[in-house]
Amino acid sequence: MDDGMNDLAPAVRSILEASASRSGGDERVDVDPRDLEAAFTAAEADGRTPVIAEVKPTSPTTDGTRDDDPVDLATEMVAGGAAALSVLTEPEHFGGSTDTLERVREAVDVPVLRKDFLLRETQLDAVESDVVLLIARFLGDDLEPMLAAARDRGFQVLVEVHDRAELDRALAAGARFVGVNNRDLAKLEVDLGTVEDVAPHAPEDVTLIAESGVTTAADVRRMRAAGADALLIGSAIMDGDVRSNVRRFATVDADIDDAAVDHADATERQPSR
Ligand SMILES: O=C(O)c1ccccc1NCC(=O)[C@H](O)[C@H](O)COP(=O)(O)O
Repeated sequence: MDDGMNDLAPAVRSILEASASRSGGDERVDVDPRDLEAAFTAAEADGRTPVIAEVKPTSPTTDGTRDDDPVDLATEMVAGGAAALSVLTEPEHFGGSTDTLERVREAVDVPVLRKDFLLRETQLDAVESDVVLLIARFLGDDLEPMLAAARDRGFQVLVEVHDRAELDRALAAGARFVGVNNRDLAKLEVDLGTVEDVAPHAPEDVTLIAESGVTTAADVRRMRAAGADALLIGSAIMDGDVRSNVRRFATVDADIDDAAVDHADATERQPSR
């Protein structure tokens, strides 16, 4: 972990302490991944906004726990039009497990992201998934070797950032999928302006995913107009009927063209370097 850990919200410190003490897998995994970019392209071709729907039973900022079978939730999310799924594997604070991820991945045919707070290479071996999340803030100088270690195992990697400096580190490490998290992990406050601030600095050839805090169709349009290629949505999908919630978010694209034109000057992504 890097030195900026002192300003973190207590819940996030607790998540990281738990992760630091969690063991990894016994054997190195070798993943044959489902193509995340192709899943986004297929969704777009089908007129759907690319949505990564998150199976998130609970979290430090959620009241209560959703006890439905995660496999049922996952299949409903795909039926609603999710291009991909995210499954929490963090057990203590999010009610996730590697077993849940395995069962979900077996039950669906879309790419599945492993959502966790990985700090060490062996933790990559705890379970196979199509994509793993690496959080730039928590990995510090270990980001680049962790990204290489994940790719060596066959994973696609989503590198999560929250500001311009982290974006630059992610790009320097070679990230091709970048998630801009609207949730500030120091204060656990959500501000959709984060994607609007960071996205214009991402090269066009990077696939940009807006993470956290999306609750309405207007939020989806706002994130798309800011330059997000896809959205990762958890709480707002888990609250109620997950199939219709995903459908609501995945079918707003028909209306975004006007908004995109309005915001084009302010949000133009950079040509590839
Ligand atoms: O969601 C939380 O409460 C949380 C607390 C502390 C660290 C991370 C947290 N969330 C991780 C995530 O990245 C979100 O689950 C994901 O982006 C979806 O966010 P949302 O749509 O706002 O549920």
